[in-house]
Amino acid sequence: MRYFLLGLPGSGKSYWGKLWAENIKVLYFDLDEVIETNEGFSINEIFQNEGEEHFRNLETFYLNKLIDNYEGFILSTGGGTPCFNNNIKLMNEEGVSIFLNPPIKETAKRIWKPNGGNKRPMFSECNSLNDVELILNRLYKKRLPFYQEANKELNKWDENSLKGLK
Ligand SMILES: Nc1ncnc2c1ncn2[C@@H]1O[C@H](COP(=O)(O)OP(=O)(O)O)[C@@H](O)[C@H]1O
Ligand SMILES: O=C(O)C1=C[C@@H](OP(=O)(O)O)[C@@H](O)[C@H](O)C1
Ligand SMILES: [Mg+2]
Repeated sequence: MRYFLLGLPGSGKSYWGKLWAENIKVLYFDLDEVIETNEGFSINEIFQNEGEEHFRNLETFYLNKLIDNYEGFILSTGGGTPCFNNNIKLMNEEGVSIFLNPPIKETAKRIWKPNGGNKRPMFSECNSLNDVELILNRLYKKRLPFYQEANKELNKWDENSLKGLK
């Protein structure tokens, strides 16, 4: 089975994806890492040098490539992956998509880094925790219709949550 983890930046897709993959013994990929490794640039560099549209095309390209090459894995997608190029439809056809939906206040605290230390391009202009929360709320409103197309939604979870879904 292919599992696709969806949700806002900071919702825990990368953190939990890795842990769950070890737990149920399947391959693990993080779409951002796949892009960085194959392209030889960081996500930030790709956004800065080539722009968001190019990054979205890379996301779709590597998503398709992983699906073509592997029958079973957990994939932590990027926060925007399901919202572009009909990627949500593809993921729902090719596996199980799971929306990680923790409270935004928690998510904001996790990704807030002072002194411009935030590696996520969507938050590079943030000067306070409040700025992060504002952007997350804006993204949530825009992206919820896509996230809600996921096959499953988790509001609370732990190490064993994916075992229950198998
Ligand atoms: N349930 C959790 N409790 C505490 N910290 C968490 C939890 N989930 C994720 N984190 C931490 O929050 C940060 C963002 O999580 P991450 O998995 O990178 O989010 P995403 O990939 O969805 O953007 C990471 O530093 C991660 O270790
Ligand atoms: O929400 C987004 O548009 C993005 C989220 C990031 O991934 P995470 O959700 O893992 O932070 C990464 O793909 C890129 O910075 C764009
Ligand atoms: Mg991530």
